[in-house]
Amino acid sequence: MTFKVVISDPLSEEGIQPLREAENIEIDIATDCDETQLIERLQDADALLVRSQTQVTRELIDKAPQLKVIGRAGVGVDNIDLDAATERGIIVVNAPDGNTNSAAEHTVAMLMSLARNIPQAFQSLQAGKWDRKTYIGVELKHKTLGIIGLGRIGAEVAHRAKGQRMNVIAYDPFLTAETAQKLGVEQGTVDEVLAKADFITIHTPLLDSTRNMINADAFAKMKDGVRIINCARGGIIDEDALYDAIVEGKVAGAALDVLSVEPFVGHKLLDLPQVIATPHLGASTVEAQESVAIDVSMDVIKFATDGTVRNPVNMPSISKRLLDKIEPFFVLTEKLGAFASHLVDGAYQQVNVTYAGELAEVDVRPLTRNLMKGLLTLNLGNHVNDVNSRYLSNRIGIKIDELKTTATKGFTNLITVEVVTEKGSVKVAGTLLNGLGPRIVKVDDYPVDVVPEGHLLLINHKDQPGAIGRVGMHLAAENVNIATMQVGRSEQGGKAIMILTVDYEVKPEEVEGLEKLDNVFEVKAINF
Ligand SMILES: NC(=O)C1=CN([C@@H]2O[C@H](COP(=O)(O)OP(=O)(O)OC[C@H]3O[C@@H](n4cnc5c(N)ncnc54)[C@H](O)[C@@H]3O)[C@@H](O)[C@H]2O)C=CC1
Ligand SMILES: O=C(O)C(=O)COP(=O)(O)O
Repeated sequence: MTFKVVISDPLSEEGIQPLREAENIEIDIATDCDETQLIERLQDADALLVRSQTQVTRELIDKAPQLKVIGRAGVGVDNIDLDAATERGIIVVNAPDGNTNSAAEHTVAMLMSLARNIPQAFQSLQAGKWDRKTYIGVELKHKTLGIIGLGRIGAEVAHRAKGQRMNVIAYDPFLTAETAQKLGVEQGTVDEVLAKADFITIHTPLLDSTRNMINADAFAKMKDGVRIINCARGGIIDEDALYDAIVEGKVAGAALDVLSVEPFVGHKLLDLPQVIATPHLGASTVEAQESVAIDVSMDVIKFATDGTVRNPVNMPSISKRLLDKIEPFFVLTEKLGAFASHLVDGAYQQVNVTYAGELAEVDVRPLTRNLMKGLLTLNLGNHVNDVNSRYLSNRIGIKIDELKTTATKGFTNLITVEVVTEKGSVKVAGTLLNGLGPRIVKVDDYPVDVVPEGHLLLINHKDQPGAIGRVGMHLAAENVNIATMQVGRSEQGGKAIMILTVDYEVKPEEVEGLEKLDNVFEVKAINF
């Protein structure tokens, strides 16, 4: 089957070459489409690749029925409705590293242009003036650069500012004293950065917590004559407040690559002589564009090939080291979840997953997401996947607990899922046998040894002579062939369990027939 990739923003031709060369991938370049035309092109699309222009709204996502992956050839994903994508189980990937250098270099270019009024001076020259007075600048040497957001780009800007012999003070909630020391920057609070800096540059994502963070209050805390650079996202600076601060003389100048609404032609800030601006060019270099397009293309190919990605945005990424350890268990967790889903009655309230043995040492969250996928699919259908299983669980109100223990009860690894519903609870344990694959080894208190494959019948009955025979006779009469059979009991003459593997899916009426047999309490048909 062909995997269709729609590209709705201009991507580097060299960068998408891997997609062009990949087998079974078809590319549809839809860069000149309006929203209605794009929706049409998305009808049979498996993937959508964008930069910052295309607004990937909930509506667009809802109207793309086959969409499985959205690739952002760049960093910021504020143009993508991540909640809508997650709810649909669509994985969003980005290219976080490919444009770091270009964005940092652009920031430095803006910093220097701002300090020396280069764009304004050139404009005046073009207007036929030789004006050497108006455009007197300021030096960077020994000035303080305040950096808000010391992630990938912020850190690169810090390195370059040190090269200009600037002092750097930075605030980032994740900045440790050790990293600050390594980078040679002073660590400060936001207020300290605002108060000490001669130049302030922003490098945070646009989030609810950063929207308008540079507002009138923040300007009031800054030095008189401060200069501001924003090559991150429009919306982080309150544009009206910036306008006022410039007009009032508080802010000496601003260099903006981004504004809250783009394209921003005709914006009132552009009328101010203290403002210089570029049309969102931070990542626009040949090198960055090739790099980010290659990164998302490779992730789309990986997704189309094995369903995994390297740079997920709407679920935690898994390091290669972790993946090597947990990958073999995915087949077990999904089957454990599916197995348990057939046994429980009533609405799920709580799911406790216990990881024992070698798994107690690692991050098991990806396994739990996968187990929840198995558990929810029976009732929610196969749109449940590892991306949305946590979201769907939260929405339903299922509380999930992960526990770890070194007590393995003789297994090298053991995963036990307990599902608590309003009507009771069920517990299923499974292990991965080296070379033999997954096994269910316990159902409630009954030790069993079941390969979770094909068609299973799980029969709760009373441990009485004849019960097994009656089940066998009944199935024979219905022409259902038994391939394997397991029997477990808690005590002699007490409650017992039979797990049969049969050759074909058992029909509901056949299940009902079995339930009418003497000493048979409950029968569940499980199909893998
Ligand atoms: N103008 C352009 O063309 C480009 C813009 N960008 C934008 O630059 C920004 C930074 O990108 P990266 O450095 O790659 O991201 P990053 O994720 O490496 O760094 C962002 C940093 O901001 C910090 N942060 C979050 N909230 C904060 C807050 N309230 N105060 C201070 N720090 C906070 C985070 O802890 C993180 O360290 C993003 O908004 C991205 O979209 C990125 C590339 C090109
Ligand atoms: O990567 C980012 O966050 C950017 O802002 C770059 O945007 P662009 O891909 O150039 O539209």
